[in-house]
Amino acid sequence: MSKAKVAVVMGSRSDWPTMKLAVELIEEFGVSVEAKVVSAHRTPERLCEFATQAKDNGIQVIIAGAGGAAHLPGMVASMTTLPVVAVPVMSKALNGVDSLLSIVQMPKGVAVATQAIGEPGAFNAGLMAVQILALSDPELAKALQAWKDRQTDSVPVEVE
Ligand SMILES: Nc1c(C(=O)O)ncn1[C@@H]1O[C@H](COP(=O)(O)O)[C@@H](O)[C@H]1O
Repeated sequence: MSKAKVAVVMGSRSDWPTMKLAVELIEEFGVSVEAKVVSAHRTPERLCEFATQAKDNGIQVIIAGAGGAAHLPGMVASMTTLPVVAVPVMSKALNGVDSLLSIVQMPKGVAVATQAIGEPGAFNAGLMAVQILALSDPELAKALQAWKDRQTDSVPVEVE
């Protein structure tokens, strides 16, 4: 596989069952993607290294997923000009509302594109990354349009 264009980072291995939906969607479009655990809380130096070097390493879009006190997406965004798409991972105690609120309320000047809580959010984060890349890749744009057309065709009109 060629050098990754999309990086998917997550606060813990326990986020992988959710975050793998983003990776699978991106791979479906033949886009190279890398996934790893990076935590603002538990591995702050790994976070700094990743976020400050991502652009030089050829990454074009970052997807960051975390649960609970989910500071990872915002901290990544604070250290790069790359677009950061965020996934609030479902938490046990507060059903992901904690993750959502701690990701979405960014201070003015540091932008994070927050998706829905849990698996739909992870899937859509992958889709958003492909949409961003498709802006400068006509072949990918064509594949994306075909994917959307197939989705539209698969929705039945009948209720039963
Ligand atoms: N929110 C963060 C960060 C962070 O934001 O840096 N690092 C880990 N975590 C989250 O802690 C939750 C529980 O992690 P464990 O399952 O490892 O205890 C995970 O959802 C992870 O994203």
